[in-house]
Amino acid sequence: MSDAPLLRLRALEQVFDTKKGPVAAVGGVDLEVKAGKVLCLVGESGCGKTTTARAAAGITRPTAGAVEFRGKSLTDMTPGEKTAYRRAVQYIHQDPYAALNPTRTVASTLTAGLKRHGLVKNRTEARAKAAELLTLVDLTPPESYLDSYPHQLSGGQRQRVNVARSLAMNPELLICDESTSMLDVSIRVSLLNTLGRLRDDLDVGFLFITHDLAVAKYFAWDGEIAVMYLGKVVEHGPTPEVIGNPQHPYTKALIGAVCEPDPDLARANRSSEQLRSAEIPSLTDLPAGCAFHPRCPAFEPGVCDSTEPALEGTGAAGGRRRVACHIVARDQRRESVQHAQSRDDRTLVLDPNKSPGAAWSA
Ligand SMILES: Nc1ncnc2c1ncn2[C@@H]1O[C@H](COP(=O)(O)OP(=O)(O)OP(=O)(O)O)[C@@H](O)[C@H]1O
Repeated sequence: MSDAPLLRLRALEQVFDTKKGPVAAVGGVDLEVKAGKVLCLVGESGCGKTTTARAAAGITRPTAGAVEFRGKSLTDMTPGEKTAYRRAVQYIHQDPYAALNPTRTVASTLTAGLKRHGLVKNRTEARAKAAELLTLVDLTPPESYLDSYPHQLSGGQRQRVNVARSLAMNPELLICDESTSMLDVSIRVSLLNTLGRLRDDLDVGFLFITHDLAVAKYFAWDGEIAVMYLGKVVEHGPTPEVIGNPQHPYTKALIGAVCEPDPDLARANRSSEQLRSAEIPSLTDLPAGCAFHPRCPAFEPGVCDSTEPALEGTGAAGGRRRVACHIVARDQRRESVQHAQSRDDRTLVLDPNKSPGAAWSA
């Protein structure tokens, strides 16, 4: 079996033609989701999360770059492979009500796909499978829900039905686009717990989109976070590292904006990363150099506004930590030079073949 990741986005670009000019909603994104793992895509509204998710789900065709599933590009798939991909990758929308047909009962919604794909033989089997799916998403006893219509369910219950419908296809990857954001906090946590159980028990991978870092931290603690800003990934790495030791000034600002119950920590977060501007530049008129520079507290003229920083490995977290910032890259280069120099000094002092005097004079 190939060891290719479940999903790979290679230099993904999506440009929309609008009256105001081309909108580069996604400007070259490289990301991977491994089987049974979580990748959380976070960032402010309009940074390109949904556009990335829709391309990953095969709903839209990217302008450039590739979406690969198990090592195969969507554009190279045979019709049969495309059908298998559509079953293996399920997209769960933000709005649980809009995603359900109001004229269908829960049982009918859950069994439509099963019947279409010939996965059940008859009505009895379909209903039993629907009940099983409802149990998987904690809608129990299932008999209480099978004959309900969407308007008879709460927002949280509707979203669970959406998740159950996607599970009917035995997916390998769930793409959740702000799937919990319209729910009340307690219901959101409960649904996140259910999704976490599916991840652990069924080995389902997740591309999890959220603007809420607290949700990302909760759901993707064992996974990875990619922070997007104006169509690009600016920081990426294991969740505990990104949250606990953010490197990019934008990530620091996002973390500083999360409600912190400890007043001292909250003050420290606020004072350390004051943005120079609250205004997000337009995608039709992106600033030169680093797109974050007009807002960045670490901005340096002539450095940040000249060339675009690449998303570079920092060497941390076994090479899985990447940051796109000139200042971070420069500081790291300086640090490694200092580190190498202090190592040389130690070698000089401790060289067993030289007397201390010879070593010092070397
Ligand atoms: N079909 C489209 N035509 C033109 N512009 C679009 C289209 N779809 C998205 N955009 C623009 O692309 C940018 C990224 O949108 P996208 O919905 O991907 O962002 P997002 O991070 O998911 O934000 P939100 O959380 O608000 O949905 C936005 O500026 C949006 O206005």
